[in-house]
Amino acid sequence: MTESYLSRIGGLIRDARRHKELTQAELAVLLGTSQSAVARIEQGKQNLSLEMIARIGEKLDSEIVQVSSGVPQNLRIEGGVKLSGEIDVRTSKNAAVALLCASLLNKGRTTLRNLARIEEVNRITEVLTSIGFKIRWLPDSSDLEIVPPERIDLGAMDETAARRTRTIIMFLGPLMHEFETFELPYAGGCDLGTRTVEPHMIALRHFGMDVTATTGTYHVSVDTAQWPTRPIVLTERGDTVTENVLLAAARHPGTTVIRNASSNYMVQDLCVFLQQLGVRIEGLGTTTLTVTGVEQIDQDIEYSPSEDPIEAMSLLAAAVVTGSEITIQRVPIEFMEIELAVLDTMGFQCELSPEYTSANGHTRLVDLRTIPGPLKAPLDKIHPLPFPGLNIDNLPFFAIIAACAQGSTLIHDWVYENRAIYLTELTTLGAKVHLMDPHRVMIEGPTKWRAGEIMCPPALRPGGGILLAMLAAPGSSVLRNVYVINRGYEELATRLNALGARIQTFRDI
Ligand SMILES: CC(=O)N[C@H]1[C@@H](OP(=O)(O)OP(=O)(O)OC[C@H]2O[C@@H](n3ccc(=O)[nH]c3=O)[C@H](O)[C@@H]2O)O[C@H](CO)[C@@H](O)[C@@H]1O
Ligand SMILES: C=C(OP(=O)(O)O)C(=O)O
Repeated sequence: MTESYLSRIGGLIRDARRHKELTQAELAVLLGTSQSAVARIEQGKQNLSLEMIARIGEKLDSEIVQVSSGVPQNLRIEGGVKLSGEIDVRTSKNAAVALLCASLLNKGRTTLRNLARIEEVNRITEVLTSIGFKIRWLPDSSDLEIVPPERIDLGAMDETAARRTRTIIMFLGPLMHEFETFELPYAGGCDLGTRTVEPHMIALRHFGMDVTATTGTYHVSVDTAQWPTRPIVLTERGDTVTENVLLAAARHPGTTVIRNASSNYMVQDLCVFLQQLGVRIEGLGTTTLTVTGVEQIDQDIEYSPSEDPIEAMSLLAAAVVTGSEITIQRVPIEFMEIELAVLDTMGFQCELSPEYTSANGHTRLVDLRTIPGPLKAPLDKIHPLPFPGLNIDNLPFFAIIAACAQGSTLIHDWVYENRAIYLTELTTLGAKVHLMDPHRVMIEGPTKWRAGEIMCPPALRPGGGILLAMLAAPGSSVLRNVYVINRGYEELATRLNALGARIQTFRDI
């Protein structure tokens, strides 16, 4: 970089730092560098990598010095290294997005404590900010404060951000209380094949909502005189559809009964949050939820979502593929029990601490110490079910674990049309993965992992699984364009590095 360019960037960094009311020394702590290095950066006397600029932008929450998100982030992994130490499971992406949508119901201030700082959260905060919400990360924390506007301006919505996430569909439930007609862009998210939103539409019709879809936009009208007169039976026990109906029912002053409801982790978090806002919900943790809403919600509320079972499973898989002993702290055990039971049949061993409670006051947590040892393929196929069942999002992690086990494992992803296909990328790293049809893969282990270069598939969990397999492969692997992983994991590379992994982030110019 030329000197004038460096000093311009230095000036921008200084301004953004002052705006955040940080001293040079405080910024240095956030960046893991010295105060004198920050001083040199601000004076334009320090050469800066794009990675460092991106990091500074992140710490200062400043668009000015953020490297354009159009520049893909890649990872270089020096694999074949054992991991050791302790790591905390962060709070879940899927509860975070549901709670962000729930903040649309509240006229008061919502503070979400210890939220994962992930791209999916960034996209929803961009959408909420664009329609008038005042949102900020509280200093020195991962607490997000959300203050609603007097009037939501849907016309100003940041459509680019909205289209990058499936969560936008969960604006339907809350917004029906604000507008009789409105429009929303189509939901995005992981590319997992056709992913219907029909169950949402069918369920919300009970609240007088009618949705027509034309060229990328949902046109919504709400007949405010219509309310559920009989139980809403969901056509699928889906997580986000259950949440959407909960969000609609939360401000309906009558009683709504939801049958075939998901009782998965993110739904439970949303229920506990809504209960704290005065919504009466019976049946938490079951498939029948009885909700008595309140017409107006105007309350300053603080809430801490629970830890992410999928991240817990990912970290467990990291330990297995690298043959490492690590302690995974804050594992939401209720949502890992079936996974652990299946792993037990494969010979996986671990030690669990006594249970303790998550900051949401509800979810049961344990610390889990992995004990390395040989694994064998399970006798039965591995297939997911709605909770309580083996979580669909954990299949890619079972795939890499199966690749380490002796024998053949059949993995059946009946849910998503595309996700199993992405697992064939593991063959580049030496795994024997046979695609039997778009939903089933047969994996033969054990694998002699080898390093390779892979373009990250456009799906979070398969992408995460490939990254973890690279940890096992001796030599230098490259995983390109990892935005999709950053959608759901906070600083995964940095946190794995704290366990001894060697992952470097770099960007294409
Ligand atoms: C933001 C969020 O919370 N995302 C999760 C949520 O997405 P979400 O709730 O949006 O999941 P979908 O509604 O897309 O359901 C996933 C797939 O399962 C099928 N299906 C689901 C339930 C059922 O009883 N029968 C059935 O066939 C659907 O048709 C669809 O193909 O749940 C998915 C399935 O657990 C997870 O992968 C996502 O991480
Ligand atoms: C499929 C997932 O996410 P989303 O529903 O946000 O696409 C996931 O979390 O694995």
